[in-house]
Amino acid sequence: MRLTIRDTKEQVGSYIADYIVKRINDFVPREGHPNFVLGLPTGSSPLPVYKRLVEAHKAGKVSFKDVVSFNMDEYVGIARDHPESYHTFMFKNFFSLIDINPKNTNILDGEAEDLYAECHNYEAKIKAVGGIDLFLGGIGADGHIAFNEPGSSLQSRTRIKTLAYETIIDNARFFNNDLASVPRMALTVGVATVMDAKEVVLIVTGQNKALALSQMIEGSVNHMVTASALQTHKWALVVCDEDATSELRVKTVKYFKSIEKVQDEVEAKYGAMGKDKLGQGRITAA
Ligand SMILES: N[C@@H]1[C@@H](O)[C@H](O)[C@@H](COP(=O)(O)O)O[C@@H]1O
Repeated sequence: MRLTIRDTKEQVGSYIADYIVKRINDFVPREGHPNFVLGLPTGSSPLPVYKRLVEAHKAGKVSFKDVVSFNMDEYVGIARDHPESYHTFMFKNFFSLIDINPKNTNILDGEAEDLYAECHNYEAKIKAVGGIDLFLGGIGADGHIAFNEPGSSLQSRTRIKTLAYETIIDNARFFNNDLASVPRMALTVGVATVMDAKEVVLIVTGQNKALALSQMIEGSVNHMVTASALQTHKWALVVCDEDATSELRVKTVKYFKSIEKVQDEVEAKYGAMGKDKLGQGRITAA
């Protein structure tokens, strides 16, 4: 796993958006995998990423025409057109502002008659397009990824989840601070669904994520902090702001800053020669 630290959440957004633009533009279609497949999160942390991706699109630097997307999760118990549904969030903040084909956007349907079938079919759909190339994610204050709350199996797949009380409290800000109107359940991709992606990029910004960040980076792989599973992913990148580093050891912060510097120097010196096996221009694997 690599950790990249930027001063502000806006800089984190720019860094990740540039990274995604490069991946999309470098993608080479192949048999059984004709489209770049992007996993996407909701929440406040990805907003600067989406803003910057929209700007890049408007500037003609990237097209999403051939991108297929899969969102991480969706609430159960609120309508798709509810202002706080993840469907609404995605179309309002991203999909309606870029040239993605709405038919290529996949979001779990929390209103499906058969929620089990919905989850099962979602996994099958991901498989059918050749798997996810890059899964972008955020992190909950309790260290969860998608809606994989503490205690979720690290082998879990897309399924129905009951939300942790801490998550319900956290999300109340989107529901006029009325706990009673926050959905209690969600459909979510599993930890293993995220781990199957070729690459995972995690956004961690703000002081309220500092403890979760230190647990996932410095703690053990642990089902109580489901994002810690990324320690065992071959290609995981965490991008955080300075505020989120406040619970990390000084030594950890210095270490990751120093390897980024070395990486930049090596890339400047060897350029394309340093291309890794994925051909993605990163020399040091996670
Ligand atoms: N299911 C979402 C997660 O995918 C997201 O990472 C988390 C943090 O959201 P925020 O970025 O608003 O802090 O919120 C919810 O729990």
